[in-house]
Amino acid sequence: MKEWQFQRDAIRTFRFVRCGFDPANGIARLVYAFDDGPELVETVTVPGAPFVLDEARAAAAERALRLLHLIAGVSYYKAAVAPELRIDGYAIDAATAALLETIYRNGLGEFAYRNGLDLHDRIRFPHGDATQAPVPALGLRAHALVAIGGGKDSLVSIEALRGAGVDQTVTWIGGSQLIAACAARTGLPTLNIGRQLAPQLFDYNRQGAWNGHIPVTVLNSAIMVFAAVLLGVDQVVFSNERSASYGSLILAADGSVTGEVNHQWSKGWACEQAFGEYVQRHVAADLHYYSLLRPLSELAVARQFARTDRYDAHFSSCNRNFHILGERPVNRWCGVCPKCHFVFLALAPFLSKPRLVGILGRNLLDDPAQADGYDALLEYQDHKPFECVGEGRESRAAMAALAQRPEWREDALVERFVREIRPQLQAQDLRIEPLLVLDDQHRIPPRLWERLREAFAA
Ligand SMILES: CC(=O)N[C@H]1[C@@H](OP(=O)(O)OP(=O)(O)OC[C@H]2O[C@@H](n3ccc(=O)[nH]c3=O)[C@H](O)[C@@H]2O)O[C@H](CO)[C@@H](O)[C@@H]1O[C@H](C)C(=O)N[C@@H](C)C(=O)N[C@@H](CCC(=O)O)C(=O)O
Ligand SMILES: Nc1ncnc2c1ncn2[C@@H]1O[C@H](COP(=O)(O)OP(=O)(O)OP(=O)(O)O)[C@@H](O)[C@H]1O
Repeated sequence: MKEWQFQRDAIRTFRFVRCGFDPANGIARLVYAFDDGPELVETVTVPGAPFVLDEARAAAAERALRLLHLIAGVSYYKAAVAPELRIDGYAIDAATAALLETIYRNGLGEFAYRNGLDLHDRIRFPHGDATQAPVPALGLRAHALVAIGGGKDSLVSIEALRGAGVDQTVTWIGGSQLIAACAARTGLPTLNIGRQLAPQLFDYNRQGAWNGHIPVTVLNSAIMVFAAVLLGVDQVVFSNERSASYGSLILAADGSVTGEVNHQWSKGWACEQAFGEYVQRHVAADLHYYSLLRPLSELAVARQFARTDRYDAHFSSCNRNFHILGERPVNRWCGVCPKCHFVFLALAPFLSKPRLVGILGRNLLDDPAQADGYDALLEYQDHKPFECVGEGRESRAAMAALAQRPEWREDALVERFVREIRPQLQAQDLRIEPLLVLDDQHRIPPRLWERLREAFAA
């Protein structure tokens, strides 16, 4: 028989073949296929096996596993954007289909924009007519699995939870040594969940698969929800800030806005709300998924981060550290990507200059070669980069604050801002203080928020 070949444009169907979990070794297998091609098997390994689950928890684990199977399929679906989606092993209801359509359509927004694809009417999850009744509570114990990503945001959450006396396990997915070092530095219990993508994906990429960004935060969230059920804990905490809800405005040649594309859609409020509500209604009624930093802007997070130097020699927000394949920056910060640019700028108003330059190893604001990168952050002659960076108004306000500081104002890019960009802006739009005000749109448990609000406001 002729061997199956990946031919992107000839593929008709993307199949969710089956998923399974072995409680004896903690390995979940998520299986997919294109048409009648080979099975693509992704594995997720949760430490702590063997897992002994009572009937109610085993049923919840199966529901969480299916949710993960359906969400993690996005990595493979994108390779061919097949016209038809098929779920072979089980049926889903309309609420599940609606959640998945939201996640796939929005979470692949940047992917679609960059590849010139219109996925809106293409992504339809087949579902039955029956509506699932809300699921019961499992009697989960009060404990938080807190996601750690190696950058400043999750470290702010971890320290805030520590201050509020919340029991937590610092949890990450994948084999990053940088994240492992940050996690160790917290001195808290840790959990490292293994994840292996199906190896064929990399072959398909070489054979012309569609490629681009996927909604990785909601995928990591689904992995952690699954782990929380296995471990019997009642909270999954992420550190997605308010600014993540705002995308990049796409401009036409005449400068008019033609649309918005959010690289970090799955870090945004709409995704947190939809996913968190679904988990409570369809996985376990007492499992709370929330972002502790939702009320904060990036600048407010930066201000909190500045309060301790405990992680200065360990953390990095530079995403170039996190490639599965390929090179990583030698000293944790590449110094030339949008995240390095933004984090340097966002921390500058709140950290001493020697401390900040010591962390990144150089002064990015005194390097004229970085002007284009900073222009994009400022939304000056360009759109905000497709990266996890703050809003344009935050970058402009941070730059304006530095322009007032003797230690910064003569640096090349601050001086250029004063000369070339600031004259085109309104002074009242350049104040930092309004951007530090806490928002009240979040899913943080009310009693915890009462304890944290004051610390975050100061
Ligand atoms: C590290 C990174 O930024 N990767 C993005 C990059 O991928 P690249 O090819 O340069 O390297 P790899 O990450 O090693 O990926 C290899 C291929 O595998 C695909 N893939 C990877 C993980 C996965 O879960 N599913 C996959 O299909 C990937 O597409 C590659 O073909 O560029 C890609 C295309 O734009 C991005 O998709 C890669 O982003 C990773 C999925 C990733 O983990 N990125 C995070 C560092 C990230 O962007 N985090 C955001 C959160 C945004 C969100 O939730 O949407 C953040 O920093 O806040
Ligand atoms: N490998 C991972 N495993 C688990 N959670 C992760 C992983 N990578 C990122 N996250 C989580 O995803 C969310 C978004 O990641 P993001 O990179 O914005 O945060 P960060 O690394 O804490 O800070 P920074 O924005 O400075 O990079 C955070 O809650 C982070 O903890």
